Amino acid sequence: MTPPKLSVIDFSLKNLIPNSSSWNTTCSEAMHALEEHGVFIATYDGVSQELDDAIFLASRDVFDLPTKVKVLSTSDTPYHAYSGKTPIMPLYESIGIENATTTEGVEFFTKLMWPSGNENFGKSTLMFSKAVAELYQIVMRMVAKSYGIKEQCETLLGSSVQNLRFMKYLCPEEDEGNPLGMLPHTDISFMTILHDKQVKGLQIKTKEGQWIEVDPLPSSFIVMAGDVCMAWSNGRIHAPCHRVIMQGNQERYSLGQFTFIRGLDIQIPQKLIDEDHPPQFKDFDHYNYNQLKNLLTNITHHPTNTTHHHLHHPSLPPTTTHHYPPPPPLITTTRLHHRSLPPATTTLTHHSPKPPPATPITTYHHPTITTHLNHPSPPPATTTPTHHHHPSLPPTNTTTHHHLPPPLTKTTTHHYHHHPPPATT
Ligand SMILES: O=C(O)CCC(=O)C(=O)O
Ligand SMILES: [Fe+2]
Repeated sequence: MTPPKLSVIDFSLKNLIPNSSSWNTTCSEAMHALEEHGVFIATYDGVSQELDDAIFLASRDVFDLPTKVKVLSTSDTPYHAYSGKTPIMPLYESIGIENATTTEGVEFFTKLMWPSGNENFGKSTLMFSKAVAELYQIVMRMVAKSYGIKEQCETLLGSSVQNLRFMKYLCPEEDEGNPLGMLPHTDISFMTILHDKQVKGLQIKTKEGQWIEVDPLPSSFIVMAGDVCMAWSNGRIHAPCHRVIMQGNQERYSLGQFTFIRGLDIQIPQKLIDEDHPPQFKDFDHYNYNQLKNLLTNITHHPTNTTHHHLHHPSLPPTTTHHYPPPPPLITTTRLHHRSLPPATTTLTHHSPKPPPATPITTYHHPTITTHLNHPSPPPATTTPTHHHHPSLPPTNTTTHHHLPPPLTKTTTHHYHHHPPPATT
């Protein structure tokens, strides 16, 4: 089966006058891509070549700092701190700026890294982050138009916080050669926009389980829905699993702008709920670590994820289960198929504590998360997942990855039911 190509959609600003015919065409292409693949490539001219060069210089500048400086970038928010190389992902390193579209956010980070200042770094990151946020807003206004939920989208936009993350991947050692840059995962963001310095590596998994290699094009920005967007859209928008496999002998620099929703509960718009689309997710707070942990604990396995037509790189473990962010200690290996969930009022029985024998769970912890595993008051694990460290990953029999699950209200150890739809006022 030839894997499909990702849609490349023209987001040149001149074509995007709201409600013009080119805006409408772009809108339907983008929506189709988000619903089918959860991702598309936007060719976007909001970042000039000069700014593009400057932002990758800024990236080099920050990675060239001594580790003892980079580790100063800590965060109270899970998944936001500096992440150095780990045994699981030895090629990968990343560091991020919270609230990167604000002068305060950028200044705070810049001063932390360069107490005596770094004007160029500050200028280019702020400009880049704002330009990428504009692309996010354009996309969200298309989502708004398409679903008829303008007001809800504007509220979301008002509560959107942009975290800009610099990422660097080393080349694998010549002989040892494990090319794994980043484990397969879905993003915990609302939306992610990725941009790389035209070195291949990113791969996206289709709903059918095929891996698509993303060809880096100049001016291309990969717009990808995160788990939280999938939940918010009541499952209409797909959050794709993706990974990074290093090829060739060039280091890879990429940038990810991760949108989080702050100060507003994530709530499915009423328009996206009807008889045929009962609510699959209850309201939750994107920044509430415990709520997120619960969501991740009640893991959903998308039916397509349990089929295994993955084109694995030979040196990758053939079969694994990943969480990004890594889950809290699993209570059980709950297996609920969110697409086929019965209406919200129905009580579901999950298969735990007797999971199907053919799907053993192996959990990896993404490096950005390891710093957060000691987050205060993690719930005690009743069943601890098995953690394996590359390069000694044992083979397992299945490949499964986890999406943000339908936030089901746990009623008893073995029964879940959906939270009722939010009351209309
Ligand atoms: O480097 C990339 O292209 C992808 C990074 C990514 O998926 C992530 O940070 O969540
Ligand atoms: Fe990602």
